[in-house]
Amino acid sequence: MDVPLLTATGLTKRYGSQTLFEHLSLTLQHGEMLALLGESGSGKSTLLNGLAALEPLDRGQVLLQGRDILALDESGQAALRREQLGFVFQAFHVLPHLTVQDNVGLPLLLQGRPDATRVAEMLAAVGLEAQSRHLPRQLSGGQLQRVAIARALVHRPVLVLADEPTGNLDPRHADQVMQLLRRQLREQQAACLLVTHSAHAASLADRRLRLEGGQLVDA
Ligand SMILES: Nc1ncnc2c1ncn2[C@@H]1O[C@H](COP(=O)(O)OP(=O)(O)OP(=O)(O)O)[C@@H](O)[C@H]1O
Repeated sequence: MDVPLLTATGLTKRYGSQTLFEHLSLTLQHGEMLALLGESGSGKSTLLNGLAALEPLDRGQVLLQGRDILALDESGQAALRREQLGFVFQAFHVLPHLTVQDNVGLPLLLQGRPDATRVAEMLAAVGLEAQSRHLPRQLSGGQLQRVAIARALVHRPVLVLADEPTGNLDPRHADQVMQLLRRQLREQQAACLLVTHSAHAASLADRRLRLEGGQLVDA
């Protein structure tokens, strides 16, 4: 069997006396889209952030292509996130003073390899060519979400961590985003962990798990 892209083991997170999850294990294969379901407050976002070392976990190991993310120092973690991860979070973090195209191009710029052709390709893929020079305040919520998705994928990350990426979108644009994610996984042999409350989005994933009572169960 292929070596998984991501292997997480023994993940434990507590807030005070509340145990959010304990000894969780998770693997993601190259090319795989895994939907993570669960009630509000069950800890999905915390798990997603924990995998990327954006939030400290109490215990656990996260291997991304054999590299132990949680064992890296902060600058090593930042470099790994910049180069290998793509994030789509509920709060968009679209920078208000940058145009749409500059927001989308930012991950490439931060890596010292600006690429206007790739940015244009991503804007076309999310249907925002006409808005490329607009500022975020001129966009609707759904358009902003598509900017965030284009930016999350522009640098061809091997792991995409997506928290409700279609939450704000009408069905047509939600499908467009899911197709774009799929294409990314196929082209890069990347993987995606998709937190969603949408039954439709979950149905498009390869596998579904539910975070329930601090454990991952098949959904
Ligand atoms: N910094 C914190 N301190 C204490 N408790 C926290 C903290 N951050 C999150 N929690 C708690 O952890 C639990 C899980 O939160 P989390 O955001 O991971 O849930 P979720 O499953 O992603 O929910 P949703 O579907 O609503 O986004 C919640 O009960 C929340 O109150």
